[in-house]
Amino acid sequence: MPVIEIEHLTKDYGHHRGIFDVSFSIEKGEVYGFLGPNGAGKTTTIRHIMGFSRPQQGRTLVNGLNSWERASDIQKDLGYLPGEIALPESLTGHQFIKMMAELRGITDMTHTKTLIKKFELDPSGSLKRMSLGMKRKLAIVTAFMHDPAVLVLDEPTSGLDPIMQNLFIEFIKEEKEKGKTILISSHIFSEIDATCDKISIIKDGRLISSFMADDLRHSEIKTYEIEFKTEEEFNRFEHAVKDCEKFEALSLTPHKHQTILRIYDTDINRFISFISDYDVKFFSEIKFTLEDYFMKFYDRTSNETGGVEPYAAYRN
Ligand SMILES: Nc1ncnc2c1ncn2[C@@H]1O[C@H](COP(=O)(O)OP(=O)(O)OP(=O)(O)O)[C@@H](O)[C@H]1O
Repeated sequence: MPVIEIEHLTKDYGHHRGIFDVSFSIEKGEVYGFLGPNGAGKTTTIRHIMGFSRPQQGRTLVNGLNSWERASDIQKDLGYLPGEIALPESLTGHQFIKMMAELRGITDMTHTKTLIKKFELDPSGSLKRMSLGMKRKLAIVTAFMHDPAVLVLDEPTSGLDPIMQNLFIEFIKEEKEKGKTILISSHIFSEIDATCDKISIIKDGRLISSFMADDLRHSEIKTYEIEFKTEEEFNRFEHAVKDCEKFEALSLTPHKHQTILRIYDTDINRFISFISDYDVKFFSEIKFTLEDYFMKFYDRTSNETGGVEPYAAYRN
């Protein structure tokens, strides 16, 4: 049974805002990246998982419990880091930690003290005057203080400096080693790339891609750029490649005599024999990074290689 299940979740706020038919599930011990630009629907989905919001259609389950019907049971055990941190301003950091420890029934503060030290949190001041970064650290400490098995983290590193961001990534890796199940929402692809087993991309309230992170990291499909020495050779190739089922030309640029091709690793020998019949000026692999892939969906393409479909193989 998955630890977190989101089934056909819909919350329509009108004017195409909200989330629509979102489904994915997270197994025990997985770190799941939920990636999307601002306003994509990450927080809305997370609020449903936590049981703060009632679905219009569909449902979310945590350890088999319906989030809306069993909200308090779910919230008791789960570690939650909200995207926007609202803290009681009349308290100091120490008082807030004490309050959360009492709510969680924590008597031994050893683990909490370790977290405070690790994240260099200074809880002495009043929450009203605490910097954004310090508030984020406080929220991290209180999300992890009861050592929960399941964590839902909404943009966890927002407001942290780069050193703390890296420290947080290392911390998530350690938590993963302990078998924790973690959902991380983010719009920062590097932290998702560094930590996650599976990734879903949400845009305009709809899941547009779900895949195993390793499939993208070790893709069996490679992208190559080729330039022909003459226009005649380019034209001959252009004609031949159209009838070829094995190699897909993503782009053909006649004035530069160049093409970009996508080829399965298993077809590479066949391709080399095919291309040896042509007068080629250069032939090189284009590294297609996770960032390129994500940017495709963000409409801010950093690389014109295209060809994202092969990675959409994993869906649940
Ligand atoms: N209570 C609400 N009433 C009306 N519209 C809402 C409400 N909550 C969210 N929305 C809208 O739903 C969409 C998704 O918002 P959401 O906060 O889930 O996005 P997000 O991916 O978390 O964005 P960000 O990265 O900016 O936090 C947005 O268009 C937002 O304006």
